Amino acid sequence: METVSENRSHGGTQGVYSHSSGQTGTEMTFSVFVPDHAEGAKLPVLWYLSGLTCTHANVTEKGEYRAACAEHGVIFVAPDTSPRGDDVPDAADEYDFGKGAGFYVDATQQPWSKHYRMRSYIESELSDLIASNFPVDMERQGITGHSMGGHGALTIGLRNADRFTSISAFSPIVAPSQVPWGEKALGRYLGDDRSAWREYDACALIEDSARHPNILVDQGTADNFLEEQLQTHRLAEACNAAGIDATIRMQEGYDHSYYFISTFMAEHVGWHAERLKA
Ligand SMILES: N[C@@H](CCC(=O)N[C@@H](CS)C(=O)NCC(=O)O)C(=O)O
Repeated sequence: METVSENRSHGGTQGVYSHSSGQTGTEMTFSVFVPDHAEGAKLPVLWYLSGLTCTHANVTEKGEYRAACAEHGVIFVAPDTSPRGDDVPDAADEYDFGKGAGFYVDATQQPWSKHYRMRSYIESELSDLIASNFPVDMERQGITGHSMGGHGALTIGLRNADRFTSISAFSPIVAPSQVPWGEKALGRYLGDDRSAWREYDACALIEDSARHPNILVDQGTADNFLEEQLQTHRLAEACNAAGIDATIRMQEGYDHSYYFISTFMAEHVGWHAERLKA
């Protein structure tokens, strides 16, 4: 692991690091904020998965999580959203597929399957790297994310409910199998057999009996993507049908941007911290 940069901020260290990933076969960059802590202490960790077109940098620069993480003593990890580099196949001129749009899946279809392994990258490889290199208590993990990353947080959290104590999301894609962004990505990464998509669809996972006791979602009512791509009501319906007591809030007048995310970020960090007993 290489240090790209480290800056003191809000009583902690905001770092950016890179490493050679065996899963993606590429160099990967991520950011980690570590609040000051007693020597030898292990802190809970909150994972933040980003949306389409993002790298680690969007939330690191615009997410406004550091003050809350320092207050609650929570480590914040922000991975990239896809493999990168000249060897990685991409879809020219498509912002919603290829680089910047890994959708947190392990692709099974050519030519994507070689590098697009973001599920295993996040669930296994980066987790191991974080556990080995930062003062994290891996018994206390929460996961959150935005849009495509909200989909990542919900699906990874639901599939690994024993590992992630708390799941939250900002404007998540809740049912990718039912909307254009998801149909394009899952169809190309995973192929035409829609049964293979279900483990990458939060609503389908719940229908297929995944359960989680701690889910918080915030969604802006003025989000341009709400009607066509996000369809928050589907998650509310799936949770109701399954008897899951999720908190799903529509936030009046907020859009899809980091102005929205940063408004509610401290509340999400505090909500996770309470459940992780930070
Ligand atoms: N028009 C947007 C569509 C994609 C988009 O809204 N991406 C969201 C996540 S789904 C985002 O976080 N963009 C980067 C940013 O706002 O910093 C773009 O091309 O960037």
